[in-house]
Amino acid sequence: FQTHADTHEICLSSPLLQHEVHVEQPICAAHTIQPAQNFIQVEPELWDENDERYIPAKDYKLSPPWKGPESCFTEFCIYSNKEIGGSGMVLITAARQAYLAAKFPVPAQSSIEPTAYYEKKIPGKGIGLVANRTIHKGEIIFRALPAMLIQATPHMDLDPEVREDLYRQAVDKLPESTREKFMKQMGDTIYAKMEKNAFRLYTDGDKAHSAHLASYPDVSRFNHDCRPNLHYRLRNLTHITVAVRDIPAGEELTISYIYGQEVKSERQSQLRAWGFECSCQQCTLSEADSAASDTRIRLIKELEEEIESKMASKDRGDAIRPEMGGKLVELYLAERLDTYLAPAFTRAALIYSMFGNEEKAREFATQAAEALVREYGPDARDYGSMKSLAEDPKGHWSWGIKVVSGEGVGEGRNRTRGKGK
Ligand SMILES: C[S@@+](CC[C@H](N)C(=O)[O-])C[C@H]1O[C@@H](n2cnc3c(N)ncnc32)[C@H](O)[C@@H]1O
Repeated sequence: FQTHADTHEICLSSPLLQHEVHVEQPICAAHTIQPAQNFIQVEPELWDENDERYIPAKDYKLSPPWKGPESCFTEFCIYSNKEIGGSGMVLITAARQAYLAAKFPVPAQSSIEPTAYYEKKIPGKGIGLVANRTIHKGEIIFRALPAMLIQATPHMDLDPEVREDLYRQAVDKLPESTREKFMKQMGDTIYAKMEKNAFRLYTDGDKAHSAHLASYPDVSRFNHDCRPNLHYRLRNLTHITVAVRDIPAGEELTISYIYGQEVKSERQSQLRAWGFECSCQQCTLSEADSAASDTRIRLIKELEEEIESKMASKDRGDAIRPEMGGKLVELYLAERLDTYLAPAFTRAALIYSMFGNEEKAREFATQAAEALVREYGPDARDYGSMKSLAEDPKGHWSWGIKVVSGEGVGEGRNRTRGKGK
C-alpha cells in the first residue's frame, strides 16, 4: 500500500532552492550594480530536444496583459505581467518555459487576513512573522504566486554583472508595492535575495531544464524551525502554507528549510549551508533528550522500512503485526513531526483495518484524511480511500485481509492472503 507520500516525496523533503542548487558561493558583500547595459537583442530561440519538432520562440505567444520577450540575453528573456494575482509577476526564462508558466492557474484566494500576523525582529534570526490571533490547525496562511521566476540555468551560468543587470531590469517591471516587498527580502543583491529566499519548482513536469527559482516575498519572511508549525507545498506556481497545529497569538510562524526527519547532526550540517546555526527548540534539547530524539528518528526509519518490505514481500505482509501501525504514529507524535503525519496515519489506519480493528482503523483513517488535506490538499491521492475507511471500515478493501476465518471479523471478509494461516 503505497501512500501518496511515497510517490510524492518531493513534497515532504523538497528543501528550499538554495540548498539544492548551491553551485556558486553566495555573494556576501554588496555587489556593485552597473547601469543597465544594452543587451544584444537576439531573436529568442529555444531548441528543446524533448520537443518533437522545433518551435521558434516567436511561436510561443503570450496573451496580454503578459508582455515580452524583452531584454533577451541569449535565449533568456524577461516576460512580465503587472496584473496577475493582483501583485504582478516577472519571468526570466526561455520562450517555451514562459509560455508554459503563463498558462498555470492563478489561485482564487490569496491568503489569510493580513492582520492575522505581524512582522517582528526575532533575536538571532532577522525578521520573522508572528501570529496575531490563534491560527487554527488547517488554516491556509498564504496561497502565493511568485513575484519573480528565474530559470536555474541563467541563474547559475550568467556572468554576475550581466545577471544582476538583467535581474534589476526584471524587478523594475513589477508593480511598485511588489517591487518594494521584493527588495525588502534578505540579501544584498537581487541574486543573493534569490539565493536566500527562493524555492525550486519545475514548469514542465520534472524535466531538468525546466527548473526555476521562484521568489515569494511574503513567504520569504518565514524563519526556519526543525519542528515548524506550518507545512508548505508547491502546486503549479502556487506556494501554499498551512498551519499543522493550533498556533497561539504571539508564537512565531515557521517552516522547515530542510527535510526534518533527520538526526540532529545531519539537520545542523544541512542548515550550516544556509549560513546559520540552528537554535530551535528541537536543536537545543538537553543531551539526553537529543539522544532520545535521534533514537526515535532512527526507529521511525527502521519501522517504515520493515513495514514496506513486509508489505512488498511475496506473502503480502504476513509478518506485519497490528501494533506496528500504533507504534509508528506514537513515534511521529513523540517527535512532534506534525508536518509529516499523513503517511504515518495512513499506514496505521490500513494496518489496523487489515487486522479488523474497527475502532483504531476509524480513528487513524480520520486523522489520516485530515493530515492528507493539510499536507497535499483536497486532491491528495489517498484522501478518498481514508475517508471511506473512516466512514465504513467494513466496506474498505483492506478490511480483515489479515484475519484468519473464524476470528470474528465480518462474514465473507475474512480473507487471508499468502501461506500459513
Ligand atoms: C528566508 S529568510 C527568512 C526571513 C529573514 N529572517 C528576514 O529577515 O527576511 C532566511 C534567512 O533568515 C535567517 N534565519 C532563518 N531561520 C533562522 C533560524 N532558525 N536561526 C537563525 N537564522 C535564521 C537566516 O539568515 C536565513 O538565511
